[in-house]
Amino acid sequence: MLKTYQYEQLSAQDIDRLTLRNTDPNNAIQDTVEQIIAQVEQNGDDALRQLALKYDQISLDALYLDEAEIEALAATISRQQQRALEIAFQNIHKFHATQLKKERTIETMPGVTCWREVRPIEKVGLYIPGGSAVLPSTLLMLGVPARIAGCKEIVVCSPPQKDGKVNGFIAYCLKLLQIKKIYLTGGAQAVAAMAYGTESVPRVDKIFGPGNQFVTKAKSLIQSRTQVSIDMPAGPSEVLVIADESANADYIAADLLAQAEHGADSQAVLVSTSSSLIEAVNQALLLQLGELPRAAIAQKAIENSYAICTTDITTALAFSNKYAPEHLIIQSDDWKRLVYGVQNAGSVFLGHLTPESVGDYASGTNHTLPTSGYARSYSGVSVDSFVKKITFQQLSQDGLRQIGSTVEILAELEGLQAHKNAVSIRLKDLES
Ligand SMILES: NC(=O)c1ccc[n+]([C@@H]2O[C@H](COP(=O)([O-])OP(=O)(O)OC[C@H]3O[C@@H](n4cnc5c(N)ncnc54)[C@H](O)[C@@H]3O)[C@@H](O)[C@H]2O)c1
Ligand SMILES: N[C@H](CO)Cc1c[nH]c[nH+]1
Ligand SMILES: [Zn+2]
Repeated sequence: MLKTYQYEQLSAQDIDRLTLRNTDPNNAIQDTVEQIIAQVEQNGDDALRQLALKYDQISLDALYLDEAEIEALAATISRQQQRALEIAFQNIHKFHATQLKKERTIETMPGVTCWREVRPIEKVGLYIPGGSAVLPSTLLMLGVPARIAGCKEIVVCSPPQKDGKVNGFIAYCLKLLQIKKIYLTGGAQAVAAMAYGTESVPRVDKIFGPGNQFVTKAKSLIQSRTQVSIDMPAGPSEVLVIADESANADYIAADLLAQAEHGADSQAVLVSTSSSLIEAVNQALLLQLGELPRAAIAQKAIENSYAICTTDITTALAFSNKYAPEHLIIQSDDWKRLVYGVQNAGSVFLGHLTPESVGDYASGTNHTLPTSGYARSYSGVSVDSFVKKITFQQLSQDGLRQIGSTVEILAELEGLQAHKNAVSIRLKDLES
C-alpha cells in the first residue's frame, strides 16, 4: 500500500522531492483562481451566484442566512450533538484564553520607556470548508480566538448545501459564538468576496481558514495584491507519523487514514525504524480502508503517500523536520526525549494514546495549521493571529539626554540629517 523507501538509499534530491507537496506546476489552479477573483471583483454578488451554480450546483437567491434561519437550523441537532460541540467550544476556549499575556513595560535607558499594547483586528473573515466534508469544528477553531481577541466584525463564509442552507452543526456553532449571519459562498470566490467586498459580503482586514487548493491559492493571491492579509497557507491536510518498535500498527493505520479521508490530495507519511512495523501498518491499512465510507478518497491519498524506513529514530526526526508536517505524531515509548528535537511541525501528538483527531476536535489546541512545508516558518492559528501588537515609547527629559547623542551619531552615519535634527532641536531646548 504505502510505497516504501530505505532512508540510506535516498539522495538529497530524492528527499527534496519527497518533501514537496501540492505544487501547481502548470499553473492550472492559479489560472482558474485568477479568473474567479476577477469575476468577483467585477461583478460582486452576481458572480457569487454564478459561481455557486457552477461549482456547488446550487441556484441562490439570498447569499446569506440571518439570525432567525440560523436559530431554526441550530434547533435541528440532538442535545447530545449540541453537548459535544459545547465541550469542544469550552476546551478550545480554555486553551486559547491563556494566550493573551500582558507584557512588561521596560526602561531601556533611564527615562526611555517602551511597551506594547494589543489591539484586535477589527474586521476578520473566517472561511469554513464545506466541499468534500462540512467542518463545523473549523468554525470553533477560528471563531473562539476571534472572540477572545475582541474582533468587532466577524464575517463567516461557507459553501452552501444543496438546499441553499448550512447544516445544523454549523448553525449551532454560530450560536455558541454569537455570530448572527453566515454567507453562502465557498472556494476562491468566498476569499475574493471577503477581500474586495460585494453588495452582500463585507470586506475584511484579514482572512482566516483552511481549504482546498483553490481556497489556499486565492488567499495567497489576495494577500499579494490587496491590503487584506491572511493567517497562513492552510491547505490539504497532512500527517507524518514517527514510530519505533514500541508502536501499535493498528493505531498508526487509523491515524494515517484519519488525514487521508480529508481529500485525495492529503498526504499521510510513516517514518519508522522498523520494517516489520511498516509491513504490519500496510496490512492494517487494507483492513481499515475496507470499513471506511470515504474509502475511495482515503485510498487515493494513501497512493499519494509513502513510508520511509530509517536505522534510528533521530534520523526519522531529522526527516520530519525537513518535511515540516502539519501534524506530527510520535508513537514511541521514548517520546519525551524527542520533544526537544522537534523543529518544524504545526501541532504534535505524543505517545501511543494521543490520536491526531483529538486535536482536530476537542483537546483545545487549534486545528488550523500550516501545510505543504510552511510549518518551517508559520505557526497555527491562535489568539495572536487575530490581534496586532502596537509598540509605544515615551521619553522624559532625562531619557532624551541619555539617548540623544546615540541617535544623532547613528543618523549622521546613515547620512540622514533630518533624523538627527529631530533630536538636536529638542536637546537644544532642554539646554537653554
Ligand atoms: N490545514 C488545515 O488547517 C486544514 C483544516 C481543515 C481542513 N483542511 C483541508 O481543507 C480542505 C477542504 O477542502 P474541500 O474541497 O472539502 O472544501 P473547500 O470548502 O475548501 O472547497 C470547496 C469549494 O471549492 C470550490 N471548488 C471545487 N472544485 C473546484 C474547481 N474545479 N474549480 C474551482 N473551484 C472549485 C467550490 O467553490 C467549493 O465550494 C481539505 O483539503 C482539508 O484537508 C485543512
Ligand atoms: N485535520 C484537519 C486539519 O488538517 C481538521 C479537521 C476538521 N475536522 C476534522 N479534521
Ligand atoms: Zn482531520
